[in-house]
Amino acid sequence: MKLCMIGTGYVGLVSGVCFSDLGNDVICVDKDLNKIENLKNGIIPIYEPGLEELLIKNYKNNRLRFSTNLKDSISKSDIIFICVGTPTKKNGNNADLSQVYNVAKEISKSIKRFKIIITKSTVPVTTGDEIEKIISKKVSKKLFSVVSNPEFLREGDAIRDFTYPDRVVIGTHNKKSNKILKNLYSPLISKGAKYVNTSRRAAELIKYASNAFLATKITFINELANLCEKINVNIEDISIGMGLDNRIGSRFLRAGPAYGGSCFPKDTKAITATANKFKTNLTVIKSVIKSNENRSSLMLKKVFEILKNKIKNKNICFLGVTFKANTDDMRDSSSLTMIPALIKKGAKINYFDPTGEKLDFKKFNNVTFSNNIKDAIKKSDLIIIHTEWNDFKNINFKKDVKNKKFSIFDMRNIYSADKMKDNKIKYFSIGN
Ligand SMILES: NC(=O)c1ccc[n+]([C@@H]2O[C@H](COP(=O)([O-])OP(=O)(O)OC[C@H]3O[C@@H](n4cnc5c(N)ncnc54)[C@H](O)[C@@H]3O)[C@@H](O)[C@H]2O)c1
Ligand SMILES: O=c1ccn([C@@H]2O[C@H](COP(=O)(O)OP(=O)(O)O[C@H]3O[C@H](CO)[C@@H](O)[C@H](O)[C@H]3O)[C@@H](O)[C@H]2O)c(=O)[nH]1
Repeated sequence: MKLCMIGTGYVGLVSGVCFSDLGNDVICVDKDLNKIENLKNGIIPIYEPGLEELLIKNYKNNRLRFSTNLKDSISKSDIIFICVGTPTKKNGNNADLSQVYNVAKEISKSIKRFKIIITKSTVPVTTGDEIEKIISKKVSKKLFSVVSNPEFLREGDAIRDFTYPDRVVIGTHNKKSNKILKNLYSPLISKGAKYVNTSRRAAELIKYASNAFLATKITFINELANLCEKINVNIEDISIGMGLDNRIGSRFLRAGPAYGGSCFPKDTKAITATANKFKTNLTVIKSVIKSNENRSSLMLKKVFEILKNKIKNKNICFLGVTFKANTDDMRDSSSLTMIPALIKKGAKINYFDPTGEKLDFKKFNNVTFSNNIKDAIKKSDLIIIHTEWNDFKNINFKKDVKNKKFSIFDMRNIYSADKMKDNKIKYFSIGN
């Protein structure tokens, strides 16, 4: 099939590369000229393990192309995937759909033969109806079909998640589109992915419901971790004991700092905004949002306790600043809340992240970046393990930290508290 991915963010790029690897002809389009020029030279804008090799392979064999010409790319393609951003609006919780609707208007100018138009972007229920309205102002309904096909990949595991998804959700009652899309996804279905055909609105909601549920699961375990700290119980035991019940499942039960990333915070807000629009109150999700927003303050309170409220001039090292490991994405990372708050209290922050220095912190005088772990930790009073990179799992703290009175706050529980105790290191973790 000839596919066009509009938007080369995480979703457009990863799905474009993976679809081309499955044997389709793919054009990835973006309005960002610089991004497209870089992509043509094999320079990818995101850190995603395995993506560069797969991109270069498929670019060389001409199955994958990059373009800034939306009109031309649409007219050459059979299936058009809208993969642009749907961030939270500046005021309130609603998703900002301007990028999606702009693209829909552009698409409506270039349809001369039948096209399937897919929203892969995460969009609120009824967005597909709006897109259909926009396009039908210029094009006969016989010439297009608007389908919802949400994407469930995780950053850092994106290629595996795309290639071996648990399910492929196709929201359409159009038989022709359903048949074509089932065929497009048949290589993934033959590897075990379940094919779920629903109404367009149901598919739109499945995406938000899934993210909100996962965010709830994390928030649930994070709150239980707070209780564990008071009653001398280890949260890891609770996660294992609960997770072994197949009805619950062990994944997304790792306690840690506030969840972040480009999806959970914005999507939990957007689903509550949709519910408000339809006069429904999603109280569980609203309290998840609130609990997660409070979590960074709770983490800071722990830092203050560890340092006995003497924060001024303390050297605090952050190991990892991204919202999770195996990504360079800083969107809604809890470090963006914690680091400025600690500077305000007079701390000196030094950080190391395997994906390099971050623009977000350049504006602060008291934040420095070290380009290796040893340099980052050597002068620390407190080391905060903020992100669970493998690189942080075997550090010889006793040898490499020159200040002998240092403490560690392991927000990801990657070390054994008992071993730290044996080594006489002041070690604090989550829910322990
Ligand atoms: N990031 C993820 O892991 C993930 C996973 C699943 C779903 N999603 C959803 O997918 C969507 C995209 O997310 P992302 O993180 O990939 O987005 P992003 O914001 O990082 O990238 C969007 C891209 O679209 C481009 N764009 C915007 N308007 C355009 C236009 N008119 N023509 C051409 N290009 C245009 C931008 O230049 C940008 O490169 C969002 O709705 C998100 O919620 C994201
Ligand atoms: O047990 C866990 C699992 C995750 N997290 C945190 O939750 C956030 C999100 O993590 P993850 O879900 O792995 O990353 P994303 O790449 O944001 O992926 C989510 O958001 C995507 C965009 O919608 C969806 O496609 C994915 O299915 C969904 O998992 C991060 O801050 C993690 O540290 C925890 O604290 N504990």
